[in-house]
Amino acid sequence: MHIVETKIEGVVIIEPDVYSDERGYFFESFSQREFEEKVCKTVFVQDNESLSGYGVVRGLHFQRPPYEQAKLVRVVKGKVLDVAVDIRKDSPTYGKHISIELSEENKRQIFIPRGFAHGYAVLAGETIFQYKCDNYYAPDYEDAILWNDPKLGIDWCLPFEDIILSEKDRRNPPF
Ligand SMILES: Cc1cn([C@H]2C[C@H](O)[C@@H](COP(=O)(O)OP(=O)(O)O[C@H]3O[C@@H](C)C(=O)[C@@H](O)[C@H]3O)O2)c(=O)[nH]c1=O
Repeated sequence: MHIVETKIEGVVIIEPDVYSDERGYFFESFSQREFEEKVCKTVFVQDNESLSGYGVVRGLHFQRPPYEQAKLVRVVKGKVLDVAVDIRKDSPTYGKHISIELSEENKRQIFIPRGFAHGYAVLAGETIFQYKCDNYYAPDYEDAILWNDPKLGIDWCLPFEDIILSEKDRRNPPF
């Protein structure tokens, strides 16, 4: 697997080695050993999967301490624009975000450390999204930021009229 650093410290893109032949393809979607060697020591304790249709935007979500979550994210089917906003108060990139296209074609993954708000926009129909978390779901510690707060300046790469949000995400507070 190949690691690509990003402009935000701690956020990395992972490109797996994909072996294709006449049967299809094979790749290691996660190796604890390689992840620890090339990215950082992290113990993932929960795997999540969601299905969404074109136009769905989920986010921007995070959990407050002591239930912050690092996430290792990938798309099994379809395509998303994945967004991570740095909310580490002492970070030189506080308030800045990174956005990257993850798809069944490019098979890229993104590792988002603790201290980020996370969201994604679904750019294709029937998209299956999977992610590993290094801390358990803690509903009492859930928090969120309004997806389209102008202060964040995120281009979600979707026409406004196509965007589908949960009732909850429509009411998130600004940054
Ligand atoms: C996140 C989560 C939700 N749930 C339940 C609660 C609720 O009834 C249902 C749907 O939850 P939500 O509407 O919060 O799902 P969703 O909007 O997909 O939330 C996710 O969004 C992305 C962007 C993230 O980064 C994740 O951490 C998570 O916050 O699933 C769990 O049981 N475990 C979990 O870990």
